[in-house]
Amino acid sequence: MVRPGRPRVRSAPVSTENHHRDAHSAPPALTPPPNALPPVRHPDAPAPGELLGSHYDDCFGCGGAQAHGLHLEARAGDGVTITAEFTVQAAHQGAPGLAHGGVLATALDETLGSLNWLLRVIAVTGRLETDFVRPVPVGTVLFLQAEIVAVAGRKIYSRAVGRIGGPEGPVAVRAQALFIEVKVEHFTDNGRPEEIRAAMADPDQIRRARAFEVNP
Ligand SMILES: CCCCCCCCCCCCCCCC(=O)SCCNC(=O)CCNC(=O)[C@H](O)C(C)(C)COP(=O)(O)OP(=O)(O)OC[C@H]1O[C@@H](n2cnc3c(N)ncnc32)[C@H](O)[C@@H]1OP(=O)(O)O
Repeated sequence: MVRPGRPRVRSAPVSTENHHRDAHSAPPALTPPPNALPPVRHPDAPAPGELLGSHYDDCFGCGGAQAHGLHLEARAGDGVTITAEFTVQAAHQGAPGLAHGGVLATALDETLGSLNWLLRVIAVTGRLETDFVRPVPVGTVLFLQAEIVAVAGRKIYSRAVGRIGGPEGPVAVRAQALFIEVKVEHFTDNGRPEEIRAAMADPDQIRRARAFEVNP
């Protein structure tokens, strides 16, 4: 009980903005500005139905060399859309028998990042907002669908949904994201030198990096 004369401690007002958003509206930083344009699929983008393959063998999201990674497989869709799948393993748990939320966010991030292949643009995640809708048990195949909504200069606005079991399964996670286009130097200037040296010495890695670039 608060005694008279004592200053009352009040909690700050809680914004209800996010609770009232539907699946298709976005908070300000994730809302494309009025000058944003629809995304344009690059003519050399992988054909609809084609598997994209890993962009880096040691990537936690898609690389084959990460024992406990997600081994997420992304496939080009029509337009600037993508689908992807990953199976939740015991190594991905947070609570007993359930996927860790950060792992699910990683799956969304990886799928959204793969979308940029279709533009042939190198981009990194600037902002990722995730809604966790229902728990995801170990053993689940999470089926992800993602699309680029708009592009404004270097800013790429995208969204994704993850469903349990397949394309018609119940929605488990949703995300909206802002990716920012960067040059290859983003990686070569900032990555740990030993991994950068190894990547630069690997012709397959260089080929994959070039596949992202509009002007390799
Ligand atoms: C040998 C080598 C091989 C290489 C092979 C490559 C392979 C290709 C790998 C891909 C990998 C994918 C993997 C999955 C996707 C990740 O997980 S990527 C990893 C996670 N993300 C990061 O590490 C990014 C860290 N952040 C940064 O480096 C910098 O903040 C950024 C994002 C590059 C932006 O910095 P910047 O270039 O200086 O740009 P800046 O001027 O600050 O911002 C540009 C615009 O974006 C807006 N913006 C920037 N950040 C934000 C934000 N957080 N919220 C809202 N707006 C923002 C700014 O307001 C600005 O807007 P305008 O003023 O133009 O309207």
